[in-house]
Amino acid sequence: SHCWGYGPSDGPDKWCKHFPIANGPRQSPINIISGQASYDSALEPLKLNYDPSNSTDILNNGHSFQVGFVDDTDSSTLTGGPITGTYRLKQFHFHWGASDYRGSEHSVNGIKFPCELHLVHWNTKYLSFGEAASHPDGLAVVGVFLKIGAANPRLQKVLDALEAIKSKGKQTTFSNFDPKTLLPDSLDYWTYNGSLTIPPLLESVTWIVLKESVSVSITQMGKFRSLKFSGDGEAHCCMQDNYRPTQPLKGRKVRRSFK
Ligand SMILES: COc1ccc2c(ccc[n+]2C(=O)c2ccc(S(N)(=O)=O)cc2)c1
Ligand SMILES: [Zn+2]
Repeated sequence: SHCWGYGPSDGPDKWCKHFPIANGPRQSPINIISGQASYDSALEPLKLNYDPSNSTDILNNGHSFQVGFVDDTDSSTLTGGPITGTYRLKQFHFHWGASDYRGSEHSVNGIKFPCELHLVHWNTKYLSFGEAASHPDGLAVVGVFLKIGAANPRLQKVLDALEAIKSKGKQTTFSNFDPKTLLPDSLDYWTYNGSLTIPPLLESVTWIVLKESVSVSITQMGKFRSLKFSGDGEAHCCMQDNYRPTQPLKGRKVRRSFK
């Protein structure tokens, strides 16, 4: 696949060369202006039912790291919220910055967070993630902001596993992890129609961004930044600032599930 990244020569401003949809009508991420998000009483509560035994591996894919899940049955699903039907969890991953003042993909009233978690789900009306990713209602991603504060014990198992996947292409087993433990107490959310935030930038994502953040300490942020974009034997390139800047709303409405 086309090589793309987050650097000056292959970063988000260059993606449109190979992926013209980068300038499309429903691109992500966006800046969420809370005062302009309209409350929709028809929005249902989010229902996240995850089976920890479905987690399989943790992988440095050269642009982030992701924890993969077995998705051949409805054992780890997202239902309710703004979506209809059942979406299966495929993986979760993060985006983060080189400093604590940037790193999240979405922002709220112009405020960026140091890190953002994405839980990626695909609509089971399609046969696979790859198939679902090419349909406007194919994917649903839950976004969670991480805010600098006390060390988050729920993150520790993930961060400890990073030792084994420092460079691009490294993968190791990662079992019995319940991603529900990474979520905040409140599941209040904003929702809008958007896209993948990495190439191929497909406009197939119903975004569900939680209003409440979870904590991450400065030391824990250092663990994220100790990963490498580069593979073994390549010039060391720290994995940081792996976020896409916010994109134009182009008339889209952002709804909120809370008063
Ligand atoms: C065919 O195999 C795959 C598998 C996964 C692919 C992918 C292409 C793009 C993104 N992914 C993702 O998993 C992916 C990456 C990022 C995001 S994001 N940042 O949540 O929009 C969502 C989904 C292709
Ligand atoms: Zn993401």
